[in-house]
Amino acid sequence: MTAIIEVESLTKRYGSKRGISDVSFQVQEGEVFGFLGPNGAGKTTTIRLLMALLRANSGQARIAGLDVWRQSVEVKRLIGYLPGELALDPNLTGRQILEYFGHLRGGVDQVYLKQLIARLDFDPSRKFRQYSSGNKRKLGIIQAFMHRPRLLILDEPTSGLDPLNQQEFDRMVLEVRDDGRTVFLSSHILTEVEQTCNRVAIIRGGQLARVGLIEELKDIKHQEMTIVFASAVPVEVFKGLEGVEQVEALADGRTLRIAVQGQADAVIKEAARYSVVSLSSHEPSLEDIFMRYYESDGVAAREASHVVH
Ligand SMILES: Nc1ncnc2c1ncn2[C@@H]1O[C@H](COP(=O)(O)OP(=O)(O)OP(=O)(O)O)[C@@H](O)[C@H]1O
Repeated sequence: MTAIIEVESLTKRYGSKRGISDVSFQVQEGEVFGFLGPNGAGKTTTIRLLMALLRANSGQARIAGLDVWRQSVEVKRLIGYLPGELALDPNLTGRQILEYFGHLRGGVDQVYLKQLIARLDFDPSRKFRQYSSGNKRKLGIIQAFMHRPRLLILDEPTSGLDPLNQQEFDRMVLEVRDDGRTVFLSSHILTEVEQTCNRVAIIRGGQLARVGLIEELKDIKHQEMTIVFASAVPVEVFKGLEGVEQVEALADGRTLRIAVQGQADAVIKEAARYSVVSLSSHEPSLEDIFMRYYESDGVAAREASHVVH
């Protein structure tokens, strides 16, 4: 495999404020690479440096062997880019905007474009200013995909999309990968990148904390489950199960709150031995994961110094 994105010691300061510091990673051609980090971590800054919308203070980045700053015109021809926020003429319709981007790219396959519009259930007849944030995201995704670029760089592509559209988006990303093309996408939600990415980099406080295969990041996967049983269950049994970090029994005696690291399999199988009234699970935000599960015992600090390539 060859690297399509090569980032070396990239640093960007905003005056005295930090943007990113000494960030290095590589993305191989044909992979779906997730760039994961809490809000303010430096994801957008990194992406804007790749797109030559910002100039680095030091370090360098290459795409397909080309310097992103000095050869930015050639680089941009290879890319479909979805910015974090789309700022477009509010009076143009979705269709006019897509036509405009299509012309810029020397024409696009109209059949593929129509398919993308249908798959995301996007109405191109409305004016940009009338679109909700979810519809703006759809328009941005369509324009990034429509010319079948060799590399897609997508800044938080699924924020604001409903679950059905998100699933369709995941399928579109996997099709791009099956086509041998590359996707680089940022997110602040672990489960979002799990569906599609084979490798992930985690950025935090402007610095790369980890780079690894998605399977290697099991330790950062946490979920908080609430299970209501028809009658009281033995709490101790749940405490000893694989992956269970904490069990809290509510005063009614039938409700358990269980914090799980990694897979919930053991908990679900044990719960199924009793009569379950309801089960809900939510994934804590990356901020919460870092604060609750790492900060207290200094694991985060150790991880920050342990970058796996
Ligand atoms: N134009 C700017 N001027 C000053 N500081 C900035 C500017 N843009 C970003 N920053 C700072 O740089 C850091 C990284 O921000 P960045 O937008 O890259 O993070 P992010 O991971 O994309 O977060 P989000 O998900 O909130 O967009 C933050 O501390 C932010 O306040």
